[in-house]
Amino acid sequence: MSESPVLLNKHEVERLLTYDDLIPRLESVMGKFSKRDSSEIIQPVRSVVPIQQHSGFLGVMPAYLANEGILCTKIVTFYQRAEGSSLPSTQATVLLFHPEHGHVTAIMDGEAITAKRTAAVSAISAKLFKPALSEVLCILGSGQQARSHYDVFTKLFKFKEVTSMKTGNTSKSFKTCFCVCDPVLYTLQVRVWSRRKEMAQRFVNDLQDPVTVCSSVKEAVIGADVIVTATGASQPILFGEWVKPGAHIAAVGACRPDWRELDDVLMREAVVYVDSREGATAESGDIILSGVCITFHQYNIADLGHHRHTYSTPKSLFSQAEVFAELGEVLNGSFPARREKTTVFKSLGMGIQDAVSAKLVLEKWNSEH
Ligand SMILES: NC(=O)C1=CN([C@@H]2O[C@H](COP(=O)(O)OP(=O)(O)OC[C@H]3O[C@@H](n4cnc5c(N)ncnc54)[C@H](O)[C@@H]3O)[C@@H](O)[C@H]2O)C=CC1
Ligand SMILES: O=C(O)C1=NCCCC1
Repeated sequence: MSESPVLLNKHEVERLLTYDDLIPRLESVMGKFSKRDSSEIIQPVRSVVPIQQHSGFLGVMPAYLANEGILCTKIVTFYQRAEGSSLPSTQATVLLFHPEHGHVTAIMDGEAITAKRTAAVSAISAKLFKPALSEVLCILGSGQQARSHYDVFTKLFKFKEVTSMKTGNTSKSFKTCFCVCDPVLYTLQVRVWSRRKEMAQRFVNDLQDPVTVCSSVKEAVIGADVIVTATGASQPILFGEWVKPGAHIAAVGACRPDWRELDDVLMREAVVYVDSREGATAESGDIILSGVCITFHQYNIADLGHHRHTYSTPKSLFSQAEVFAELGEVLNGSFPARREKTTVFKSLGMGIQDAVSAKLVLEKWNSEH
């Protein structure tokens, strides 16, 4: 007879799951996933059921990590909520199973896991792809993901340490310059934009550190080194023409094939990384729709002195934005991190991320009981 499953609520999961524990586990599992060894990791693309009458979706995200003995599924619902709704737009439950016997060992809140593991993965992307000197972080959105991204990004990248080189006297005998090195600490500047300014203001009021509330996306992103897009938008809100060359964008929203946060220019000019190629191909409107830009050149045959019909010939046909690599392919050394370029990390979320997070939570809980 199997024991009753451990039940953990949001408060407990939040307390037990730390970014310090989570980040190395996520790096390791994403690197392994990208090797596509099905004897080690199985994670199908999530199944999604649309709940059309209520502008919502139900997703099921199973994963099996054979070597780590983790069998898990997350069940998640996500809704397009009216601004200011008191209901969370993303809600989830995570189930851990005994891989050998098949019974459920733990049932835990998945909201905290979703918030923290998504932000942690974006932070890993920023570690790899953000410009070496990154001073300005911009967050678009003011919901759950915006908050978890703020927490982990300011924790990891709060200060950048640069060594300033002061030229000293030239020594005549050696004919060389010597330099005095001063460590200089810069504070990361953070900007936030939300559809309604009072929502951004409310977000900022909860924080300890000063954060600038911006009135428009353009104002928020111009000059930013790192941009997080964490909105429920279904049309592009971030335009390539505003983005500083070399900036890194962690794009977290737009998880449906017909939703977008980023425009064609940005998608085509940036080097695009994803969490999973299969997931991106099936679910990312930012990728799928980036190629559907056809301009027609019209001419009237009457101009040629015959019938009055309008004919069209395609003038420009763009192909879809290309996925350069998975984050895991960079982590496992198969692909380079092209830090010198403008980079987009398109995140959709993966069952393996939930699985290692849930296992960490259960391990911590077991160590306390
Ligand atoms: N990549 C991943 O692994 C995950 C992605 N998500 C996605 O991230 C996004 C944010 O999720 P949460 O923070 O949980 O949601 P939330 O509801 O807490 O916050 C959503 C934010 O988006 C803004 N927003 C909504 N519609 C908008 C529009 N049309 N234009 C501009 N802003 C708009 C809201 O004002 C709010 O600030 C959602 O799209 C969600 O589906 C959520 C979980 C995991
Ligand atoms: O990975 C997840 O969990 C989610 N991804 C996109 C939509 C909401 C949940």
